[in-house]
Amino acid sequence: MSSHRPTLFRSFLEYYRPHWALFWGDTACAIVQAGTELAFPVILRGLADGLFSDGSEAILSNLWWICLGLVFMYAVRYGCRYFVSCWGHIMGARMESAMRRDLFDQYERFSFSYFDRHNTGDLMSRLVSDLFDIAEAAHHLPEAIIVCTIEVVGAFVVMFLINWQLALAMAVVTAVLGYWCLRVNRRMKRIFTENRERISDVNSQLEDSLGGARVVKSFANEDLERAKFGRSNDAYLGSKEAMYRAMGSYQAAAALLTGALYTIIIVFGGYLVAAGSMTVTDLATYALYVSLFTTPLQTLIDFTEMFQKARAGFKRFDEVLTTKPDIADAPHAKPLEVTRGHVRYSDVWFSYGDDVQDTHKAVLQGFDLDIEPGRTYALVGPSGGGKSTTCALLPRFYDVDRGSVTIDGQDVRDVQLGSLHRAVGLVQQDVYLFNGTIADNISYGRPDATFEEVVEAARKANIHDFVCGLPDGYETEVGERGGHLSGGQKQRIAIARVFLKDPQILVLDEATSALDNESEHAVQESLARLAEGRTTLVIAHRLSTIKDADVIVTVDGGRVAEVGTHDELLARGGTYARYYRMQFEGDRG
Ligand SMILES: Nc1ncnc2c1ncn2[C@@H]1O[C@H](COP(=O)(O)OP(=O)(O)OP(=O)(O)O)[C@@H](O)[C@H]1O
Repeated sequence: MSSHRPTLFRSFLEYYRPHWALFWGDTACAIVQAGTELAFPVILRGLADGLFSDGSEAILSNLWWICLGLVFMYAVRYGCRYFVSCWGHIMGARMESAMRRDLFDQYERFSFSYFDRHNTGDLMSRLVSDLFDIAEAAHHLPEAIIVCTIEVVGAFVVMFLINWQLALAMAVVTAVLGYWCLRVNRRMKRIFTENRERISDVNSQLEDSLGGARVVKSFANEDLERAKFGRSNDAYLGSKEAMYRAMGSYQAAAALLTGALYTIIIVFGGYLVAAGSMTVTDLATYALYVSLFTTPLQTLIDFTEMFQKARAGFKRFDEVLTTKPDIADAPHAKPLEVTRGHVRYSDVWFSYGDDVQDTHKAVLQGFDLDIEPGRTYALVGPSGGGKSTTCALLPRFYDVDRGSVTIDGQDVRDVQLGSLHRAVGLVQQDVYLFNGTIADNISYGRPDATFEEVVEAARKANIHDFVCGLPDGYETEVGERGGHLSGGQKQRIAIARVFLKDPQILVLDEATSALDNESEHAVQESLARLAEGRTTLVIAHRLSTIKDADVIVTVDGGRVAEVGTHDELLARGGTYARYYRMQFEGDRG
């Protein structure tokens, strides 16, 4: 824990680097401001002393100078105040924005397995609410520490010079309460971290309940969701209450400090004046300095809360940033060069999660397959047999545990990920459309495509006529996740996207499974056109859709069980033949 702290602090400091001019400008202005605050009671004291010793004439003759001095001091203070509150805040906001950008960049670097392990709500929480307090802390903390320290030390020195006995008594009380504050502060650190985790749970729960609203409604499970949300909301409330209890003790201690210091001034100071070891003017000046002493002290105490909140958020931010992406370009990775589109799985072993050592639990157990260029290979077999996993290893969404996957002789782990992803096109059962228009969604396949190219891709995907029939045509909004469109329409937009991307290798993972017969026919036609001339891997449960594939591969228990054409496999009378007969009879029945 303690070894982590300097790293956390150093990585926080790194964000000041691009703003050093603003940082020092802000700090300098804050120091000047503090200096003018400190000088004010001294000026008043000088005036009062002058008034009592030299009489009002001396004051009147210097009034212009006094007035000019005060105006100058206030003008400087105004300028500094403006700089601190405007540019200081802007610097904080820029740092927060840079952190948010870095976090998002890091999310984009992570592989599928990271997202398998982390909840979207938690990731969003780190991106949005965790960084919320950072901007304020980044701007105010250094300034507060420098200025308040100057003010507290400065005020104490002046008080010490006026009367050292009184100053010493105050120092003892401050030290005792300061120690107590430090102890509460340690408790606050834990409470604020806990608070961040609870709000993240609320976000995760919200993401689940709202994202799955259709499922919730269809199962009439609103009460269940309410109860689940209620639990995380109550836990959050509990952590907030604990936070306010700690903050309450903290604030009360600060108020107690101020009260204790004033009591000392009145009682002990009154005694010293009565005893003749202090003048009334000194006591009055002293009283002014006490507020100069306690106000920054109170500010430092308030900022400790702010620091702990920001620290809790930054710690969670830093946790993500220091996580190494498990799938990244190898140091000397070269761009993938697809010459023919020859794909080869050689003795591939693969497990999700931490089961790598346990080969019996492996999802793929020595999967071996040679996929000839330009041909269509269909993977069939029992559910959970490892078909989708096989396909996910090709674009390196996960890395194999043993063996290799190669494209034209190049191991997918040795090539640049960007080039690999450009070469492999994917159409899945769950189509994800982004908020925006149909044109936006198609051109997602190649953002620099012209409108004519988008239309051409839509034509090939059998969706152009449908789009033209819409009042806004290609400018029609698809709604959240394509909610305004049918399953078949969404699927054809996804296919148009891949047409535009024009990859040499294609993976169709149950692309038509969720469609009715009529939509399936239209989608099937466009898929067949898409597959022309490309090496294609198809997964389909309805065997009628793949019986014309060049090669059919039966996958069972993470291994290749049979390989052949539809007729060959039927004639062999094995797993495929049994499957086919079952479906054929099921369809007739
Ligand atoms: N992201 C994941 N994390 C952990 N385990 C997974 C993950 N995805 C799949 N699995 C497991 O891996 C095994 C193979 O799953 P896979 O989806 O590859 O099979 P499949 O043959 O495509 O099945 P289906 O035909 O039902 O889609 C299953 O036991 C499944 O539970």
